[in-house]
Amino acid sequence: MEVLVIGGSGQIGRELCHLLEEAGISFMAPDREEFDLENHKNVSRQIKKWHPDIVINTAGYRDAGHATNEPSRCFSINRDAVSNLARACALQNSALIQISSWRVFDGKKKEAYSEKDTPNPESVLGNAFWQGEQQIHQHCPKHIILRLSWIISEKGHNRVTRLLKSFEEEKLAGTCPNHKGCPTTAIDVARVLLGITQQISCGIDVWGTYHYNASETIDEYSLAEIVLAEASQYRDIQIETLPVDEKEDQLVINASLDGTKLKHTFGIKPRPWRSALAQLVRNYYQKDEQEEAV
Ligand SMILES: NC(=O)C1=CN([C@@H]2O[C@H](COP(=O)(O)OP(=O)(O)OC[C@H]3O[C@@H](n4cnc5c(N)ncnc54)[C@H](OP(=O)(O)O)[C@@H]3O)[C@@H](O)[C@H]2O)C=CC1
Ligand SMILES: Cc1cn([C@H]2C[C@H](O)[C@@H](COP(=O)(O)OP(=O)(O)O[C@H]3O[C@@H](C)C(=O)[C@@H](O)[C@H]3O)O2)c(=O)[nH]c1=O
Repeated sequence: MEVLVIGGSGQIGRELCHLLEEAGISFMAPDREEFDLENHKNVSRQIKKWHPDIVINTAGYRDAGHATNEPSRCFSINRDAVSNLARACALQNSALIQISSWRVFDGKKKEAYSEKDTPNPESVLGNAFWQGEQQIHQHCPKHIILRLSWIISEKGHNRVTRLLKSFEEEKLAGTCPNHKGCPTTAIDVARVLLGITQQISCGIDVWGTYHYNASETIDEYSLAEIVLAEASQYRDIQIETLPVDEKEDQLVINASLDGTKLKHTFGIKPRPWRSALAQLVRNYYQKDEQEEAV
């Protein structure tokens, strides 16, 4: 089996490449210079060239704020490139595993979103993800779409590293008690992608859309408090209270996803995130110390 990973330098892609290597699965992970999703003609050329059994696309446009200022770039990567990818995979009879986001939903539901809920994206980014998903449905029957909530990792930009930096710089951004989600480590997502890949390679017919996030929902403000408590074990941080983003907090947003379908189909259970978060913060500071020692 040959796997092609797109976005191998990202938070999720990096961890996935490690796991594929450990599992002894043969894979290629061309960098953006070689496989630029914005170069639409190149997308099908690349799939032809590598002729993989499975393509895992962990690359994508990510920043919801920037997407409102440059929608065409966001749609170019998360919809049009994905459309080309889907067509190219279908032509080569490759399976496509595509990462998507809770942002296909409007975030107004009280409970976690299931795959049966109808998407109703409210942002440019959410729209691009949703339209990308539809392109996959239309053009590539052998597909898995994996929707995710909040990804965290010790390297890369995410909620936790942003908070840790803001503690260091004493420039605290407000967080929202009304925004809820499930912090999920990139390693955990890579584990899920590996599990899906292994089952696809056994020829099991499991195509469709799945949700995954870690097992506990938390709000942004409480997450910031936990990160502060963890960080305080390694640094002397003089912060008494964390600010609330009053403007953003007017809106209730639920980014949590129900992973029952994934569990029933693939036997992959959601993992808790609290101990992984503690480890992540520890590694973040140990990495700093190692760099200082060099
Ligand atoms: N992080 C999160 O909380 C969530 C993420 N997602 C989605 O999951 C996917 C992966 O997320 P994450 O690992 O956090 O993302 P990262 O931002 O860490 O990594 C993004 C990856 O995409 C690559 N990339 C970006 N643009 C292009 C392009 N035009 N052509 C080829 N490669 C490109 C980057 O390459 P380079 O290193 O060269 O920039 C990088 O490898 C993204 O699609 C994201 O939108 C979904 C839900 C939540
Ligand atoms: C990107 C970014 C966000 N923020 C703030 C805005 C917001 O209150 C909070 C979280 O922002 P985001 O949700 O955009 O960031 P982030 O969680 O890093 O990544 C996102 O990946 C995409 C694909 C999603 O689907 C999002 O749900 C989300 O998970 O952090 C910053 O302060 N600085 C930044 O650079």
